[in-house]
Amino acid sequence: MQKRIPVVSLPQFLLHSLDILKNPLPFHLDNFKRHGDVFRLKIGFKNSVIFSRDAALAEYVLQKNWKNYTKSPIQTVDLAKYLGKGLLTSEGEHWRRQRKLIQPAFHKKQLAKLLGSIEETIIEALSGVETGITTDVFPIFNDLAFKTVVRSLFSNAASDEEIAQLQHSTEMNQKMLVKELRQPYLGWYFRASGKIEEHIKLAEASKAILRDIIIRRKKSSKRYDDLLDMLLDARYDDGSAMSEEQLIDEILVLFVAGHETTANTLSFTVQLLAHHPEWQKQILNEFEKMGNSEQDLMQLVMSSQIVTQVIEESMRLYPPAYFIDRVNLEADNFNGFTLEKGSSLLFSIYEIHRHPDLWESPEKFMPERFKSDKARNYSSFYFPFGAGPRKCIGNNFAMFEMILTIVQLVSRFEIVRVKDVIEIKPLITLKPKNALVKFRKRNLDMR
Ligand code: HEM
Repeated sequence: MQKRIPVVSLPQFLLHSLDILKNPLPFHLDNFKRHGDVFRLKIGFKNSVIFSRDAALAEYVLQKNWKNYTKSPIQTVDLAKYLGKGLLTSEGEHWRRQRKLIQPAFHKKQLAKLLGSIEETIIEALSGVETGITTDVFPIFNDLAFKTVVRSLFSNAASDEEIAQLQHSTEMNQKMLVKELRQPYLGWYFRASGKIEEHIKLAEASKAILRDIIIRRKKSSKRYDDLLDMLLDARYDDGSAMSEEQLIDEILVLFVAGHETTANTLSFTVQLLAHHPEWQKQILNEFEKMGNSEQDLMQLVMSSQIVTQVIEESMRLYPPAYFIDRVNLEADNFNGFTLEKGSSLLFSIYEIHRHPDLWESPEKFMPERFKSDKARNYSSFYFPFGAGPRKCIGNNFAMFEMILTIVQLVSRFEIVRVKDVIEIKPLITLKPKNALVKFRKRNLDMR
């Protein structure tokens, strides 16, 4: 039976536009409650977007019939003008070839070689944590996550000054993109005032730094076994290597995709732990059971089951990629809904992860739902890293980094709650707002 997708009118959209600009999530939830799990929002006289919290439709689009869907121009045009054509921002045959080439660098066996340097970076970042005062944890984790990606790529080949410059331009360009997406009606001004050009120049400066690092590495005879070595060694099916320009684009993409998302999750996780000290105790109990400080890092990561469950539950409640977008190449049908060619689809991962039909007590923090015997049940409606062939290539990298960070943090500090609500700032990613906690010294060194 054919079903009509319910429509939310343009006047309704305009009426709520100021609230939507601040935080679109309540507006979306209200519409899901009124119209069901799929609705069409008119955002112009001709334009509309189909919003969905239907997990089966998300799985169909991202996985089962993925070939009929591309990413929206937000990534492939708006973001690509700063980053170039790396994995996140490319499509079609170019994307497929790059994914095949890069994927092996992110396999667990390769990542095991990076864990030592990741842990060092974490310990260095946490050495700056002050006890007894109210602390916003986001900047700490943001620096930690950026440095982790840079060091995993280049070991110590980038100087502190170069890292600071790369981080500055990555973050400035992300801020600019938020402005462009939130205020599309100012597009003419951003172009005419030279703002966009200014930010493209920032990206060019980053590319020059990366080119320098790559040239230095190519001249060096030493092996580092870091991501750069792996990407330089990688070969396409015809035996050729990645061009320098393509390698630079891929590295810029890894900076963007790999740092804010991780920093967001760490910030939410630490606040959730402050609100639920019983889970800090459970983590400590697990450390005690592990009982020694000599295990290798991969073993430590794999044995940290409670920490893993806490992080998974944190990403259920606060998925950094809270929306995933697609556009269909050809008309499609799903469960009676007709999706005409060129429909813009936005999947609310935030609402799928809190859907009352899918989750028991969806608003409650219950890491135990991710115990290894139960977690498999959620695979068709738990998508923090996306799904299908375009699923996050850095999911293991991110999990390992976040597990090691929480292990180090909880073994050093008691995390104390200072405010009642966990606030969100939904931008391109779901960011934390005022991620405030206090730390008290604990003396339990894991390693
Ligand atoms: C908590 C941390 C992270 C989250 C929640 C996350 C989430 C995601 C999601 C949802 C996608 C798919 C987007 C889509 O289908 O439209 C994605 C793609 C991607 N992520 Fe992550 N990510 C995280 C960390 C990382 C890290 C650490 C890296 C690399 C170091 C990374 C690199 C990428 C890349 C390159 C893509 C594009 C893959 C492709 O299209 O083939 N991500 N990520």
